[in-house]
Amino acid sequence: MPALNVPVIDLQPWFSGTPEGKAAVARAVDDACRSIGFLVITHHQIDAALIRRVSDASRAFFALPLADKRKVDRPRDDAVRGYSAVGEEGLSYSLEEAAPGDLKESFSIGPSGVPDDDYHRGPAAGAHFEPNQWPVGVAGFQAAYEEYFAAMSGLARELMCMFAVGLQLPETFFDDKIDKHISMFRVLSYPAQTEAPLPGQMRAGAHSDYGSLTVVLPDGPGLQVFNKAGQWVDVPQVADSLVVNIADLMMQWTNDEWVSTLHRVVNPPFDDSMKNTRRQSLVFFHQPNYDAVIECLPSCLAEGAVAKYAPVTSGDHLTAKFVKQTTFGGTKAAA
Ligand SMILES: O=C(O)CCC(=O)C(=O)O
Ligand SMILES: [Fe+2]
Repeated sequence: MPALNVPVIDLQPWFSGTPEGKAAVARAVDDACRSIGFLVITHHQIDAALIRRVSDASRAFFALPLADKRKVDRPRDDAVRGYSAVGEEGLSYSLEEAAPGDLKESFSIGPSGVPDDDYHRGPAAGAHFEPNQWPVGVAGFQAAYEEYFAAMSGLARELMCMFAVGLQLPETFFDDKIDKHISMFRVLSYPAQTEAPLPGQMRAGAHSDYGSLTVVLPDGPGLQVFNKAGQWVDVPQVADSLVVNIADLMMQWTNDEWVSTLHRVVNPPFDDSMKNTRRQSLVFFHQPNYDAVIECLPSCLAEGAVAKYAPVTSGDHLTAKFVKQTTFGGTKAAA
């Protein structure tokens, strides 16, 4: 019977470094990725002061007048850099369902400080290393965002090492596929709701994420996961934890052995002013190097089984998701 709730996994034994401790964490992570595709991690080693700085800078940014936020509006559909206003995105568009726009606004960045070489600036790089946009007038914003992006890159690398061990691969198997990753860091602001949502409208509609893994830091309730029994279950709220989920590319890499699970962010109760409050989440979408080839991992092909997917690069996989979303949704693409 697969797990029907999101497990909480303490990463301390992994970081302590004993072979038994690391193996036990990798087993628990593998189990979670197979059964529900989500896990809550504790002792993740992300500095609490850094989390506070990013959270505070984000609160200050989203409190600016709309006209100021619009000065760093996302430039184009294929360049996820900058601000996106309430209702401009509907995550469920990626599932080919028409639904009203999500009740959230966001600010996104990609990698910064990358070398000025052909790999990063040449035609093959497309928009993956497009420069970031930075708001003016919010003290410490850029530094906090860049440091958090770097911290998340380090954590994602550790998680990919746990994934490798859990999948019976050498611990460093993924290293050369993620050393120039094209991840995105996005802060989401879900305003307190002053009008009742439209039918079917949510803070974030049901969707799965695109890349290898996502690390989420929510500041309140609302995130729900669709489990294998067909129930929506709340992600547990645990102090000083982070939520990790695997995403579509990882599911494809494992030949569907691991699951990229539908999730959503539900509305607060409209008529309870104590609970109808603003919500903010820090979300890091990890995506391997644009030229990393995603083809069925050797340990995921059982004797006599066939790979379900043709090999594809990480960059093409991501671009295909954006195309699908903009074509169907007729809106700015989302995560
Ligand atoms: O805000 C959250 O808790 C999750 C948001 C999410 O799932 C996404 O942006 O992909
Ligand atoms: Fe998501």
